[in-house]
Amino acid sequence: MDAIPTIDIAPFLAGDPAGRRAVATEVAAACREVGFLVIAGHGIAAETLEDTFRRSFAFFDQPDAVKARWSPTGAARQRGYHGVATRSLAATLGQKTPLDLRESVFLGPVDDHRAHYADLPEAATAYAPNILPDTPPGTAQAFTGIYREYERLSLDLLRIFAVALGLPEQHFTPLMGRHFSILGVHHYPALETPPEPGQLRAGAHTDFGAMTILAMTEGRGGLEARTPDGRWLPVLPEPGELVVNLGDMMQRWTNDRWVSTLHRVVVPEIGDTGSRRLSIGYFVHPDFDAEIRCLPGPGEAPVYPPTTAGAHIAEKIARSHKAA
Ligand SMILES: O=C(O)CCC(=O)C(=O)O
Ligand SMILES: [Fe+2]
Repeated sequence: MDAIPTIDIAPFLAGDPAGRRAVATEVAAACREVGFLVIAGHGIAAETLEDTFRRSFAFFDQPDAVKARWSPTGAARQRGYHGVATRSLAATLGQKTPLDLRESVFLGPVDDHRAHYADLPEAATAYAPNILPDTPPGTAQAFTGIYREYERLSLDLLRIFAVALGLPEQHFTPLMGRHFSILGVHHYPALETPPEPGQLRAGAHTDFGAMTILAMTEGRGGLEARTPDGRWLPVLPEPGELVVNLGDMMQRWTNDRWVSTLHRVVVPEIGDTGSRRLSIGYFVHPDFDAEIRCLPGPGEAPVYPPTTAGAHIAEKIARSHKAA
């Protein structure tokens, strides 16, 4: 693996049979070998991404006291605003590292599924109400708008994944009606003072869910993915393109046929004013009670027992707390 492949998925979305086969074949190879791909032709307008970046910068440019108004107070942590150096992604893998040099806003599902899961107390934080920042005005709309765009794209990508795995195209679709996917809007400010030893913008980690969709601006000090032979490869989408990477849930689901790859966001030079950066990620988590049963390849035995999307994510979060 020497580069992250770029795949235009438009021929699949257009429905032409030869195009569909070609896209599914390329996606299958990338998911097996790299676990990371860059996609074009995904149907989210470049102007929409640009507008969301502009509004995100405007949100993070506000004084800390204003942003702190949108901090979570309840049990659900993946909601609202979190300041710079308050969390560590590497802690999710048991690493004791300094806190990540980024600030974030998290959104959960825009649709309200609380009534459906009323009898399942362990689902409560997954479906907790959102904290939608609305300073400057229009921020909430921009964040829910991009959530909806990603939501549509994630369903399209799961159809491509199903075909790539040799399954019926709609295999994953019925498991997504009450998904609890998380949007993370992350701002990586330029560095003014030296980081602590080992401190990164985002420590090395794998993502938890089925897949992650990422939009990013072009600041220096960016995303890197680790190759099987231990090198760190920069992930550099062109403007308008998106990055897609697999999470641990998809590796488990595919019986380890597809890989959830370690990645990190490195620190730029101190004082490099061109290093301010945004990324907007969407972490795909199917319905809380969706069964995640291994899909072994021909002749393979299942490596893991069946679980549910909710139990899988809860276990990952519990492990990250044990490590912290
Ligand atoms: O900012 C990025 O490019 C990636 C961030 C990331 O890997 C994450 O939030 O899980
Ligand atoms: Fe990640």
